[in-house]
Amino acid sequence: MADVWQSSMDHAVAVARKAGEMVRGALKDDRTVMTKSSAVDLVTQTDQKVEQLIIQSVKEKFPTHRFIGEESVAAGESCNLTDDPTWIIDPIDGTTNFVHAFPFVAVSIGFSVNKQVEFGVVYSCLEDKMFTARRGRGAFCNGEPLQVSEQTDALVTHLTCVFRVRGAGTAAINMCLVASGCAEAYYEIGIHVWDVAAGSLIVSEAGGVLLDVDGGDVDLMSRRIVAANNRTIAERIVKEIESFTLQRDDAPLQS
Ligand SMILES: O=P(O)(O)O[C@H]1[C@H](O)[C@@H](O)[C@H](O)[C@@H](O)[C@@H]1O
Ligand SMILES: [Mg+2]
Repeated sequence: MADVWQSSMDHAVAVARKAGEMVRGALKDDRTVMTKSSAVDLVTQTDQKVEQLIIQSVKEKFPTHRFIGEESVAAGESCNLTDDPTWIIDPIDGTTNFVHAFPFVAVSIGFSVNKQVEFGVVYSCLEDKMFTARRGRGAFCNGEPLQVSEQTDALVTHLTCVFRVRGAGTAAINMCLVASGCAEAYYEIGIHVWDVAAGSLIVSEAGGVLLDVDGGDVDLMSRRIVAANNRTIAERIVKEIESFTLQRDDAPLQS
């Protein structure tokens, strides 16, 4: 990656930390659910405030950059990735955790150019862990290099009856667990681009493998992903799970 994106990445780390402070503060006194479109799809005022904080602060510094943010898309903005520099933001990944004070909540910021993720930042707010990756330059947690595990006996961070299962309740942290070598794999159908844009780069830069649930190349707009420490485990998951297709994140808006 050309060094030209370093200042954007530094800004992403700084604003993710600030956003994390806001999330930690709100955990004490502002976890009220505003809308609930399903049992798991919750929105709080804090989701919206944190997204605004991030977008405003990035706009001031990088006025030409574009945004795809979970709450902005929920409010009707389009979710199309162009070749322009684009910040892909999940202000609170793990909103259900946040509402229950279950202590795994992340701010996730991916940054893409020419439809390729150039850097990813996941701040696990309560653990105070800042996960970062730049394309071609490795993945880190609080500055320490990350490496996926060499285990062949898989611990998986999502539902399956074949593997041992753990789940943090946030896609971003689940992926950082794979990148950190604490779990061998994560898969999910139903996530959105803002859940996985940053985490996917963190996994691949830590030496992991990303696949679509049908075994092809991962497509961040397709709402499905397998992330694993190696190809053998990724392909085993592909074989074991029953895949299905959901409406893509970049599907044309219904009029
Ligand atoms: O908390 P969110 O940003 O809504 O993301 C959730 C996602 O909605 C849910 O489908 C997944 O199971 C979680 O892992 C996400 O992180
Ligand atoms: Mg999310």
